[in-house]
Amino acid sequence: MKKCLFIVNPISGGLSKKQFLLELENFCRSEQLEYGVIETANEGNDTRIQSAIKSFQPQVVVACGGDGTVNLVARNLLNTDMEMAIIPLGSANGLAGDLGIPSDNQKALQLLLSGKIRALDVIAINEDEYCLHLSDLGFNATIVENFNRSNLRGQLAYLLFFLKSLFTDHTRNYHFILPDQSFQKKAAMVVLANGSRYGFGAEVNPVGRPDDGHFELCVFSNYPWYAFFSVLFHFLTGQLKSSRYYEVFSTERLFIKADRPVELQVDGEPLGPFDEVNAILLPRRVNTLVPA
Ligand SMILES: Nc1ncnc2c1ncn2[C@@H]1O[C@H](COP(=O)(O)OP(=O)(O)OP(=O)(O)O)[C@@H](O)[C@H]1O
Repeated sequence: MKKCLFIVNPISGGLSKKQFLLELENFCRSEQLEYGVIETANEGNDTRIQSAIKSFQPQVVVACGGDGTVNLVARNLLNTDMEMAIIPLGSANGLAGDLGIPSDNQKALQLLLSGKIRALDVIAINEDEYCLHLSDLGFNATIVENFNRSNLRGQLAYLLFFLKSLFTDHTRNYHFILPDQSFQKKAAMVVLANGSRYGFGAEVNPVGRPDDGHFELCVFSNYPWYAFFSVLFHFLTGQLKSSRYYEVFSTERLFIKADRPVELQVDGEPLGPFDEVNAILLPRRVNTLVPA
């Protein structure tokens, strides 16, 4: 009998989880899975998850929520051989989308039985933060910061803060240090990408795979105001590689120094303004159930 611990975020995606909890219970009973459920809270989640893992000893820990919930579960499974499953119940579900995990709850639950394991890389950021999907500095991180501070959820809210962000200055002079090169550049947005697409569908890192042993540094250099819609067009249509304002570098290590602090977000969670980012790839750290 497979033992599954479900970590359910009651607020993700702005959705009530009442119906999902019933589905989960029916599924586990009919498939004879031994299961436990804990809901996340505003804080103290690492301690609660660690103590639930210790007492229940699950084989699979299931993140039921958005990218923030997946990140929370994953960082508690680093250096263990437990498996992680994902039920995408967030606003954007970026990593789940990249991994091809179905948005239908029943189909996603089925992966507990029929999924294959993909060992995902993780980017360690400033030592104690971990990124499974996408982190960035500047333009998008400011949107995420505003989004999280408000009570609004959903893609419409993201659009609202996107418009607000257009009128804020995000450009910084950056110094990038990679193992084989270092360079300086003025940029509006800098992405550390383990995955490829943002949850709203735009592909920021066409060469990105979350288990290929490296991550990408994607730099949106400072474009003149009249080029904004051209960059946006290339971004939304998956043609960033042909934009003169976009560059991508694959690496396993990266140090970034900005001339002034700038917003940083990791897997959709705003961490505040930073002027230094140190990123190191931890290869194949989280055994994740994905469609076979
Ligand atoms: N019980 C709770 N009450 C308030 N906030 C919570 C609670 N549980 C978790 N959170 C917060 O939820 C956030 C994570 O949400 P998550 O990313 O899973 O969903 P989302 O933001 O709707 O989706 P996505 O990241 O895919 O856009 C974290 O900031 C966490 O602190």
